[in-house]
Amino acid sequence: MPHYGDYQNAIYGAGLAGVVPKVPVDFATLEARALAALPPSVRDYVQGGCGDEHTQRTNAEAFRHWGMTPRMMVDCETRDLSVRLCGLTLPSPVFMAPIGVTGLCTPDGHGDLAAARAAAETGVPLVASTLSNDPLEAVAAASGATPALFQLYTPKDRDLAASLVARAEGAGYKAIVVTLDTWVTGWRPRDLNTGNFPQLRGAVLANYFSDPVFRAQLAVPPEQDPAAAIRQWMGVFGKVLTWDDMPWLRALTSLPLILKGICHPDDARRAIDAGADAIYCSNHGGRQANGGIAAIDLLPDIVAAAGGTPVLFDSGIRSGTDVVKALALGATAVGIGRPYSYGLALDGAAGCAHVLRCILAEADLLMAVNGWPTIAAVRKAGARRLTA
Ligand SMILES: Cc1cc2nc3c(=O)[nH]c(=O)nc-3n(C[C@H](O)[C@H](O)[C@H](O)COP(=O)(O)O)c2cc1C
Ligand SMILES: O=C(O)C(=O)c1ccccc1
Repeated sequence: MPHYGDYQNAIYGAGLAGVVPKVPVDFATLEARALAALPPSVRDYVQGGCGDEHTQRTNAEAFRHWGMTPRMMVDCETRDLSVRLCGLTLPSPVFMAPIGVTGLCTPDGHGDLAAARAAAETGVPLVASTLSNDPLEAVAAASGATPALFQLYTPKDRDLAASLVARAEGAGYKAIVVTLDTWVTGWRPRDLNTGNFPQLRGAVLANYFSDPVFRAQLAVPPEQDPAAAIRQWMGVFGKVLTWDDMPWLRALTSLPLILKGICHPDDARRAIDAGADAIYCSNHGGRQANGGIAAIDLLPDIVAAAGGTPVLFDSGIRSGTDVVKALALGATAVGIGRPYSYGLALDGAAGCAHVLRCILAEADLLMAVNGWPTIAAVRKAGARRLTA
């Protein structure tokens, strides 16, 4: 069983030898350093959100109105952070949320491979984005023994969707995560004001560019005319999914199907009735709809509606403490988003692994101090809503 809290000792030990961490251990310092290191257009793309970014800010701030109470005299010398999810036994409840064009975060353009290497090193699964800069087969291979999940942005073209899913199955992904909230991008003033669309301009959308169905739609291969390939991609991206598409989606794969972007309990119930194996409660980190409710405040009702079906959660997780709070409120597994891309920006795969290890160490130590030796104990203890 991994002892995640030992990472603290490793950092102290290095400190005694005069070595300070290359990448900060807390989110505020990490973000400030990463933003200073990234090119401005990439900074706005990664850090930015929708409208005046109120939903994005409240996602993180809302964790503060949930509180947890420690219990004493419990043997917590060893902790078991493992969870079961869709037939997998994971060493911890933490995973990396899908981040498109992650290659922008590393100077070599292969941020997806770097994130996958961090997954291999830490055992933290990567949910690989459809819009990766590296082909999904290479991302799966770089994940090593750590299971990888594939996030599907459903293209309008059903054959293309089927091809992407078949490739993901062939590459050994363990589940398909269908993102429901981004068939069109939300109103993102930072990108609009600067005319910066690093995610589109010159991007290598490796999964499309390497796909036989997509390539057959092009007059010349993407290698010869990447701009034309991007134009074609913009034309096929973003199928508007409705509940009528669920039988088709369900029939696309025999892998577990997870629906990402569920915010309403009725949608959670409907997804489960329609055959989803798990629900993924997320508001896309406030990048899609502004004027919403902090995702962590939506979670308890989603968990209640899911009635025992696993609930993945992301949006606003900045620390190990946030991870534990989300588990206490009923999440089965908790997704890290922006923080790991900042780790990639500062030190590639090693920086990403460091960010994940810090989050896991903080979560593990909090469980130790609070008297919760297992995730089941965290859930049983719960968190209390404080008055605002
Ligand atoms: C730069 C960036 C790109 C993203 N790309 C994707 C994507 O390709 N697919 C997807 O389902 N979600 C995508 N997301 C949303 C994340 O999976 C996750 O829901 C979000 O980052 C959670 O918010 P947080 O990072 O503030 O915690 C992206 C988020 C960011 C920050
Ligand atoms: O930016 C995002 O959040 C996202 O999901 C996306 C959408 C289109 C292209 C790249 C990323």
